[in-house]
Amino acid sequence: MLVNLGTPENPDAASVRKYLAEFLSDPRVIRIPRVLWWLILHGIILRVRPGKVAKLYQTVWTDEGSPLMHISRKQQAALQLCIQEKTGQPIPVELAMSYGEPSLATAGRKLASSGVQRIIVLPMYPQYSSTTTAAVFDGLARALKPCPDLPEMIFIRDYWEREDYIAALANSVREYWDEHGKPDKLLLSFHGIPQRYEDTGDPYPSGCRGTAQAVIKQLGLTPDQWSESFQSRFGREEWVKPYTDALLEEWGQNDSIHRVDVVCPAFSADCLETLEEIEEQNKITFLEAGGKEYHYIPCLNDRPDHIEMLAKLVLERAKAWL
Ligand SMILES: C=CC1=C(C)c2cc3[nH]c(cc4nc(cc5[nH]c(cc1n2)c(C)c5CCC(=O)O)C(CCC(=O)O)=C4C)c(C)c3C=C
Ligand SMILES: [Fe+2]
Ligand SMILES: [Fe+2]
Repeated sequence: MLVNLGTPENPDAASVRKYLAEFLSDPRVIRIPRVLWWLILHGIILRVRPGKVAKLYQTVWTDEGSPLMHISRKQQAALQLCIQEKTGQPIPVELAMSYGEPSLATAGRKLASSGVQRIIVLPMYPQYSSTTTAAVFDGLARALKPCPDLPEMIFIRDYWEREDYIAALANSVREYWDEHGKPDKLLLSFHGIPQRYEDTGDPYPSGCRGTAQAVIKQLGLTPDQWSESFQSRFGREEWVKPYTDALLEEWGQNDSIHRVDVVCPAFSADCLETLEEIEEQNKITFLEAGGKEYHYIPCLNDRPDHIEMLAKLVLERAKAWL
C-alpha cells in the first residue's frame, strides 16, 4: 500500500475547504490545544484560506487532475508492473491518501476484505516525520478499527539512507545538468516543520540534512556550490531554518550568484508545494531580487530508477513472505 498526503478533489474553494478541514484537524499535523485550534481553524483559516489556495491549485491542475494524484497513480501502476516483473507474481499495489480519497479506510478495507493477509505499508516520505509518516500509521490504525481479523503488516518508516534512493536523486540532478548546464548554486529545499516539533523529538529535519549531505557527496559539490533550506511555512510560529524564500531572496541580491537550481528531495512526487511554490513563486522571488536564471529540477515521480528503488525496498521487506 503506497500512501501519500492527499489532495483536493477539484481546484475550487469547496473542495479545498473539505481537504484542509481534514488535514488540519489531524493532531499529528497541528499541535496546539484542540479547543483553541478548532476555533482558529473554523473561525478564520477555513473561511479565508480555501479561496486563496484554490487559485494556486488552478495554476498547476492538469487534464488528469491534481498533479499529486496523477503522479501517484502512475507510481502505483509502474510499481505493480516492476514487482510483477521481479517476482513473477501479480502482487496488488493499492494507493491510499492520508486525507481525502482514496482514503486509508477505503484502501485498507478493500485489501482486508479481498482476503489479503499481508500488507506492506509504504508512506511515500523518504524522511520520517511525526507530521506525515506517523499520521499514516495513526490513520491506518483508525481505518482498520472495524476490521475483526487484521492482516499482518510491515510499516516502512523511512528510506532516505538507502544508497539507491540517494543515487536516483543524484542521477536526476546530473541528468538535468547534462541537458541544461550547471548552476552557480544548487538548493536542496525540503518541506519544513515547526522548530518546536524538532525540539520535542521529530527527527525529520535531521533526516533532511542527512539526505542533503549524501546527495551532495555523490554529486561532488563543494560547500560554496550548494545549500539546504526548508519551505512551505504555515502559521506564525518559527519553523526550521533556513527558509527557502529568504535564502533565495538573499542569493538574488548576491552579484556572484547568477543561476540557481532547486530540487525538493522530501517530495516523492511533484505537487502544489513544488510546482506552484518552488517552480513558480520562488522563481519570481529570486529573479525580482536580482537573480538571472532559475531552474526547478522535478521530483523522482515515476522515473524508472525511483520505481526500481521502491520495488527493491518493498521486496527486501517481503523476503520472508515470498
Ligand atoms: C515531507 C512532506 C511534508 C511534510 C513534512 C509536511 C508538513 C506540514 N505541512 C503542513 C501544511 C500544509 N501542507 C500542504 C501541502 C502539502 N504538504 C506536503 C508534504 C508535507 N507536509 C505535500 C506533498 C503537499 C501538497 C498537497 C497537494 O495537493 O499537492 C498544505 C495544503 C496547501 C496549502 O494550504 O498551503 C498545507 C496547509 C504543516 C502544518 C506541516 C507540519 C506541521
Ligand atoms: Fe505540507
Ligand atoms: Fe503550502
